[in-house]
Amino acid sequence: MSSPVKGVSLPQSPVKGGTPIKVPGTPADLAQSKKSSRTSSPTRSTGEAQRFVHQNSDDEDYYTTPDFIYGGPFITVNRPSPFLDTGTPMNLPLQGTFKKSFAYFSLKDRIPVILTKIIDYLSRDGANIKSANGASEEDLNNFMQSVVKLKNDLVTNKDYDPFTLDTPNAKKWNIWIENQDNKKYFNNTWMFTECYLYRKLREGCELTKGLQNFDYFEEQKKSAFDNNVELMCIVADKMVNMVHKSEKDKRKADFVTLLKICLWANKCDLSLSLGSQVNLIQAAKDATEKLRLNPPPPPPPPKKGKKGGKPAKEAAPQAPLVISHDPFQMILDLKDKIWKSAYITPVHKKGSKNEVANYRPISKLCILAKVFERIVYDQVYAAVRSSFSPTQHGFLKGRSTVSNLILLNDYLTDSMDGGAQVDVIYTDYSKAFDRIDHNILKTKLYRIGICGDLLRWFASYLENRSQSVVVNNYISSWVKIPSGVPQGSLIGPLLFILYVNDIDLCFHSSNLLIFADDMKIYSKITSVEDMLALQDDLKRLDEYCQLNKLDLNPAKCSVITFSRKRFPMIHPYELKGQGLVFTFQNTTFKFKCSCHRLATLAGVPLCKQEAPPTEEGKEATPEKEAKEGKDKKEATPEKEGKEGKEKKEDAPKQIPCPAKMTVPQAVMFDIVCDNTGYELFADLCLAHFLVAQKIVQKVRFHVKDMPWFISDVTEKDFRYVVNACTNSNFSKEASSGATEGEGGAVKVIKADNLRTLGQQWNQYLTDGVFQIMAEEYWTYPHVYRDMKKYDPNLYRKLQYAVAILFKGDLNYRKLLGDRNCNPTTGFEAALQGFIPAPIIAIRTVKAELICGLPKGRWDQLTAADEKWMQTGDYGVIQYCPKGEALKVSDRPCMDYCQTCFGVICPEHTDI
Ligand SMILES: O=P(O)(O)OC[C@@]1(O)O[C@H](CO)[C@@H](O)[C@@H]1O
Ligand SMILES: [Mg+2]
Repeated sequence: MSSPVKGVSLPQSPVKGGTPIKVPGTPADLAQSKKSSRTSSPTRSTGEAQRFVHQNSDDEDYYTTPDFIYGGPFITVNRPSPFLDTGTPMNLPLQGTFKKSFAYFSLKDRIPVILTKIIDYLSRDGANIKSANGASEEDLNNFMQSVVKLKNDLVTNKDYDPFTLDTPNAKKWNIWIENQDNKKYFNNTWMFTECYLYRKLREGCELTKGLQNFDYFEEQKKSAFDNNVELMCIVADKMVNMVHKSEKDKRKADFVTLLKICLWANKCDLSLSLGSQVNLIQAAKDATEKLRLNPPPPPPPPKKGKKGGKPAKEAAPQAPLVISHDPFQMILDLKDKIWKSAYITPVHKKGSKNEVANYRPISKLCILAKVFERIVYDQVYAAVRSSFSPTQHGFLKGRSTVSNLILLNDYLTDSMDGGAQVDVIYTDYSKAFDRIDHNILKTKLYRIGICGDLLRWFASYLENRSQSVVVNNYISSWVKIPSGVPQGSLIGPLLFILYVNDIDLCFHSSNLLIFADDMKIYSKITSVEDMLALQDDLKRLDEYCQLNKLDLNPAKCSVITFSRKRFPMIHPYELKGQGLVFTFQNTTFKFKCSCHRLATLAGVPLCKQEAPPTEEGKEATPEKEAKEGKDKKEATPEKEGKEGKEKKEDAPKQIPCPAKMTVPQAVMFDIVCDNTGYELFADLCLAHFLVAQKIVQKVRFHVKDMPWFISDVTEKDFRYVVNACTNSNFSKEASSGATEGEGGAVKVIKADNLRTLGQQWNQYLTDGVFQIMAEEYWTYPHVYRDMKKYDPNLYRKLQYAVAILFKGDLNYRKLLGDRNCNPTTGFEAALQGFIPAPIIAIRTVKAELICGLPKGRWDQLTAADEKWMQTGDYGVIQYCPKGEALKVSDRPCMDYCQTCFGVICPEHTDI
């Protein structure tokens, strides 16, 4: 057994004969202890190697003089880490051994107070607790004793006790304890110890018969709700105007407002206040007053740049809120995810399967977006149909590959009947759809009469699109698409044919037939001049392509000469300076023909792989053509063979288990919740806004599976808050106007809109639009970068979200690995690879770690108040837009189907 740590004051044994006890650490005691124990800020400001020497005689047992390089690793000491009279050095975990850190103060003074309050509550309200839970006196005493022991073990810095429970969860904890290098409360990472304490607290109940479901923080959480109901009514009134379809600018303003509401709601954490109620209106006034009395110093004057160099950048403006990313961009990114994101299915065309260029990228778009496209499409199509070039046969009503071929067929037969030769140039573009230049397209749309709002709509349709490629079991990360129109959409093909609608102008002497992007340029050849004239047209086509940023691929363009003569005239046609492949009287000729009559006329054998009969007479619908079109266009035998095969493959397939699918079926936004009461209310408002504005379709709320850090939300708390909103009768007269209470008009604050919100949220819960998930990972001590290792299923579930919002300080600590990283480290780097999906973190600062600050800001704020990171008066909203590519593996999906789709997959019913 280790000896008590000197320098850590031991509180008196708290319980004497079960009578109510005096709680050490009353506000006055705390104020006293704050003064004595935290006099200087954490170690950050020098960059030199430092030597920490023993300064405090209390620390004799642990006297040592460890050397470590600033920002570098500790030199391992065999004895337990010494208590050092310093703040947390940079890059090290927050830990109770740094005596000037908030971690030390929390373990020494704050958490004992929290535990003492539980003991106090059990003594004071024992009778009620027993009857409400059907528990016995013995249950109560056993639990109380466990809390007393926990507190004593903490303040005497013992080793963690293993769990006595025999559940899988407790077993995991025991393995974790076993693997800790340092099992002492103060010597291990602060967050580990805190999580252990809250888990061990729970075990005290689990080991009883009657207190299995007892939540020792429930009363405090309910009071926390009541305390801020007035504020909820005010926010609910504002929400009324936020949930209806709104203009871009208003949506932006509303979104930012809601983010800020969510941020400052994180002040309602009862852990920082040691269980005392937090009234946010009062807290805001106090914080403002504090800032007024003790403002941060003015920013340093801009440094002069080097001689002749650029002037140094101006110091960043001061503000208690650091927003690392434009919030409106965040919302746009999210919204575009639903409307403008496509999962690309690469469809093999021909040639090597290892060659990316041999695949056609077909976009699978959101069904809502397609419905919307259909509405716009029908109207635009009707308005522009008279402008379509008669040479185009793709994607147009009444035209098809058949109408295209018939025209060529007639021309060929007429010409050949008259004894003439016909040269046909078949062209091929590289990535025609993907190269469409948006600016040129907009100009062309304008020229055909699309202007004003409609033109702006098309501009918006084109910009900010993103795509991700799904291949087998892999899904790539999202990339922005700077050009092109989506293949697989309705509007994309329409835009494409409008883009090339003026191509006819290139052809002065020859004829043209187009199907989508494939052209046949043909001419009757009776003389050399005819061939030269055709070549001139090809030259003009070349220039047109350059101007319009289209790329013809001469290697895939070819010439066919149709003639009955044994020795027809031959001309070396060129495109982009390259000679084209000429096909006549060679064996490949038969593969270019799908027409009996032509083959017969040309004296070649009939094509064996005849295409399946086309449904002549049936109108080609744009959707159908968009889907099948490109494969259907020039019916070459290779293609026809492939089509036949694809038709077979079209046979109804068994729908795979949704958990095995790579493409999520709904746009889900995840909130990893923190505190209940007003903070949860704010989260619900944000979620409601995102759903109502159709930015996302579902919101998954991740809550705790046990009472946690006093005010963290459990499923029970979640339902309590939603029902308490639904049933609230709050009403209060409040004076409005500059001088509160003096002469201002009297206004009644009522819960009408709050009740409506509550009803809607209950409905969302019933419909599965809001889902509550209580994964046990959130109450393990693991930092989030280790989630993949410890809970790959949860990591995978998170990967299906369009973004994950992590709320609060503890989540932030877990995101950053509870390490005191350099405050200017970027948010993405600080996440250390934990990017299951784009991550947003919203947190009021209540622990000494932060990232993403502009250079100099940390020093500036610390100069004004060295404890600024402990108060919750400052906040950050940070965003990492990256998300790891989703990979489907063999891991069991467990409740994935249910939580995401509300269906039970037959494959997983037995899990
Ligand atoms: O996660 P939350 O609710 O924002 O804050 C939890 C919290 O109060 O608990 C820890 C101290 O015990 C601090 O890191 C943090 O301030
Ligand atoms: Mg909390």
